[in-house]
Amino acid sequence: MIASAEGVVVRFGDRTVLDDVSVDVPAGQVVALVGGDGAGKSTLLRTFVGEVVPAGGAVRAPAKNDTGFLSAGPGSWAALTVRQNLDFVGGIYGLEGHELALRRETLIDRAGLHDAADRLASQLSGGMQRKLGAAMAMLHRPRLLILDEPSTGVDPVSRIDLWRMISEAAADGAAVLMSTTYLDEAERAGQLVVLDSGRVLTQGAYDDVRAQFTGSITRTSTPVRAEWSWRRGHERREYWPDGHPATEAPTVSPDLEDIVIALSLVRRAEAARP
Ligand SMILES: Nc1ncnc2c1ncn2[C@@H]1O[C@H](COP(=O)(O)OP(=O)(O)OP(=O)(O)O)[C@@H](O)[C@H]1O
Repeated sequence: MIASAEGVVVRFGDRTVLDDVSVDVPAGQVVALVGGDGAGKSTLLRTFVGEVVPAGGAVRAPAKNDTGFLSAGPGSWAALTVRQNLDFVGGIYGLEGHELALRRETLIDRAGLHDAADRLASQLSGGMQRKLGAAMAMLHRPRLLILDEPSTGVDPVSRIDLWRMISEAAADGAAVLMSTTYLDEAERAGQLVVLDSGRVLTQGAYDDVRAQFTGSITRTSTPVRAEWSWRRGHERREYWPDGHPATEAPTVSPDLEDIVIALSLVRRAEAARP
């Protein structure tokens, strides 16, 4: 295992932001961390790079020079061009000459940034900046790659470029831990970790997550219990935790979005219980 978190607890003041979170990040795998705003994704990623120190549990990760990190922030220097940003990071990790130039140009190509290579980072679109930041994080071929929402703000076509870059880093042997708010994208990762209010709702390969999910979900325009229903497209879904819908509405085969919402409704109901 390249990196792992075991029973990690993080508190900010008297708020528990991560509660007993365990994650393994094996070599050659992409582990996707999903969860809504404030779920604790950034905080967990930051424990792997030492920016947040857990109050409990343990985090194992390679040394700093063997880790690549794209933070939730800009991820590049605004006053440098795309090439200069990559050269600067390469210099920090001791890459130089032909090796650096080759790696830099390969990543510029992969990121679809060829036409913008001599543009200042401040003049890139938000999506281009995320791609540059991801390229900078993986430039030195770290054993552990931590990416905080690399695809947020990236258009659907460019997201394909980004996924190819991330998959290639994993195929090269890197352990990748990345957060995303796009559930369709997370379904494609080898492993998933679903966080909700600092706790793991479910984790494993997508097939395992689906297999572990119990209960039934129906498709309807008129839910029986509004508090157990949510909108999907033009209709609503309704969750029946015991697997016995009290309705004639047809059941659906749940995708990750359905599973995440259904499990978070259970969590909310448990939290509201006196
Ligand atoms: N330095 C801090 N001090 C106090 N509270 C913090 C700090 N950093 C994060 N938090 C709180 O911890 C919780 C988790 O935040 P975190 O940024 O990890 O969530 P997230 O899942 O990454 O969400 P988002 O996608 O909105 O960034 C939030 O409620 C946030 O307000």
